[in-house]
Amino acid sequence: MKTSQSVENLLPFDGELYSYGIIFSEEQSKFMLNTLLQSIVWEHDQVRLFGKTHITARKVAWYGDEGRSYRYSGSEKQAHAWTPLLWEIKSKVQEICQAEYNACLLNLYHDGNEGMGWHADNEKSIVPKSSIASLSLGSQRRFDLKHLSTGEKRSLMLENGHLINMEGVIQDYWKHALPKSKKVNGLRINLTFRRMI
Ligand SMILES: O=C(O)CCC(=O)C(=O)O
Ligand SMILES: [Fe+2]
Repeated sequence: MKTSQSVENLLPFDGELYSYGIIFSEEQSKFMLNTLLQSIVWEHDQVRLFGKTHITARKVAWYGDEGRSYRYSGSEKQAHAWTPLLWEIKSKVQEICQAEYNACLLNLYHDGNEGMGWHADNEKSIVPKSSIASLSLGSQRRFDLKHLSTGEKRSLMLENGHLINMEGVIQDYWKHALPKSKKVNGLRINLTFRRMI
């Protein structure tokens, strides 16, 4: 399945997770973080949990191919058109992951008090078994995975400029989360590139 010779699957079974390491220089990542902070239209997210809508402290933004809207977490989102920088980042990510993406969900975590709970990216609007590439900028955070039936766990630290890719059946068998952490003071932006129907 994998093209780049040097990366190996970090999951023991039921899906694929590849880490491509740090793909941008510290300077590039810093520039991208600051530019995205200023140029992206950030909004608080709404999450439906047990029939109740919650407003998250974390902020999000959807970007993608022109004129597209997506169903996500129970609501319809209109994607903003790619900014020049996002388009550039997408091109680099596509080249490394050997995949094509038409949308990007950006998440902004102001500090370690903000995280993302256990979930799988298995929405109907995502092309089945397509990969989801995830680029981290800013503060280092831990990324956890848990197998749905065996409870098996995996963790990795996501660094500034770090690219990972979730592939194959991973979303059918594993959940993932970005746990809150008292030790993290700094801000982090995460970009997940997706292939939407
Ligand atoms: O911030 C992260 O690394 C996780 C983001 C994520 O899981 C998502 O956007 O679906
Ligand atoms: Fe996710």
